[in-house]
Amino acid sequence: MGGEGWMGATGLVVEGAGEAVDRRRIREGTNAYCVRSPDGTSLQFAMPLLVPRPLPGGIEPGGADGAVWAIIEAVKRAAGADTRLRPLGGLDTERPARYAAGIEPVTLVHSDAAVGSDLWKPDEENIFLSDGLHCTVRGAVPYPGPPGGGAPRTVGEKVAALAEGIEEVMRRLPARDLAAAATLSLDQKLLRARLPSMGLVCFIGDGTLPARSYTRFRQHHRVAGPKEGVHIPFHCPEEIGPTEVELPASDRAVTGLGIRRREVFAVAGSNAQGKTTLLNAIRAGEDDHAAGDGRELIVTVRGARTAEAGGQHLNGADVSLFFGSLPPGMTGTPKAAFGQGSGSMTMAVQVGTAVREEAPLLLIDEDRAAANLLVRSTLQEEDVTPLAEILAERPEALGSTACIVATSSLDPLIARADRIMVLRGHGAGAITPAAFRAAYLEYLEQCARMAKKDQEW
Ligand SMILES: Nc1ncnc2c1ncn2[C@@H]1O[C@H](COP(=O)(O)OP(=O)(O)OP(=O)(O)O)[C@@H](O)[C@H]1O
Repeated sequence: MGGEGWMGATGLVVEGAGEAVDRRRIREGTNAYCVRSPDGTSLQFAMPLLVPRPLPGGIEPGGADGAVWAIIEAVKRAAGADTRLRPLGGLDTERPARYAAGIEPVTLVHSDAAVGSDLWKPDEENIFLSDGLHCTVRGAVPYPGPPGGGAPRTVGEKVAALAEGIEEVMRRLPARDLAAAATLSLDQKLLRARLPSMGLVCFIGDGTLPARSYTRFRQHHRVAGPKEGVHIPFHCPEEIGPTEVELPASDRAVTGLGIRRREVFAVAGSNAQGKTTLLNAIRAGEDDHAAGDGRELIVTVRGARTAEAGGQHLNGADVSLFFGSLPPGMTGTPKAAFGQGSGSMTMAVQVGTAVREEAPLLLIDEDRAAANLLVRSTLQEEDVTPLAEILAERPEALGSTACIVATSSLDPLIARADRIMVLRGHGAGAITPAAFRAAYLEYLEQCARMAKKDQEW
């Protein structure tokens, strides 16, 4: 970094920017740098700023990240029309598409997961403290020439102007908008903290829009924005027992689906009905979302795990929940297996670890699972007990972990669920476990009749 000596000139830029730079938070090369772009036409920079404007009165500090989000997004929206803010998207450079991440809209307010780290959003670099808004700006300006001469001062002045532009956007933003964004964020945090005392691990509010639209900069579902076009909102079916919860900060009640501690919950339905989408949204419920994201009323306790087929090397891994003995090629015992794990063994390790470590929630999606760890096949050896049989014979084996399985074809597993939600046309319906088992039995009898017929031929 620092081609043409620009790295060493960061200090000169800081000088040129005057009071705007948050000098105490400078981490040279990480959040403070100037570097010439590979094609030589622009200068990319990052700089921590302090905008000494306090959070308006009446805003709960616990939801301050929501207010930071509202400010950042307002700044991004203003960037096109305000010359001071244009460097954020490199809008005056020859290749603005390269820097567009700086003004890409984001609806994620907080995530513990490392998603969207190249996007501008509330995080430890963009935060309200008692002395004002601390934010790290990244952007690009047309290459001003080598660091000798007045170029650093020019860039420094642009950084100072940026801070001024941000301050002005903050000043113009109605305090009630900041308060609403903060309250929404706080609602999600407080509800998440309350879920365990309500016996829940997840709440999916009615009206939730779970599907995502992916962009060049938002390729992961946790940071992606809502699907555009037809988007069917989630509504908890009556038959499944909607729950009402209080949103603590805004003091209003909302209804939706509560996933209970220890329960096995099936998200069933035919192909492409939205099962994976809903599972992803449940996982994303560990994050806090802004208004318009569509997932602001999905709240999941932290620590959910997923289990999927893999192929990892096992080094003393415990697969004993499913395997009574080890297949050829592996050494050790089911409680401490060594060797290259198969798809199902890797998944067995993940399920076993989640249960042993008392993860509150385990998510299993048929699309990514080892089916032979979930249901039995005719050829399966007795030494493997698939999940459907574990749930039938000793459901306590999952301990305190709730389990959500998304599946359309694994009937024996759906039959073991405590509650079964059925997605149709992206909308939620339900079937009682008793009705499902009766339909499944009928199907098995029909299969048996057909098999007998085949034998008679
Ligand atoms: N509520 C919704 N409203 C509109 N579109 C949706 C909704 N939920 C999901 N979709 C869209 O439907 C498509 C299929 O969704 P998804 O992959 O989640 O289905 P699935 O049931 O898991 O499919 P499969 O069984 O084939 O794995 C995706 O394009 C997704 O964006």
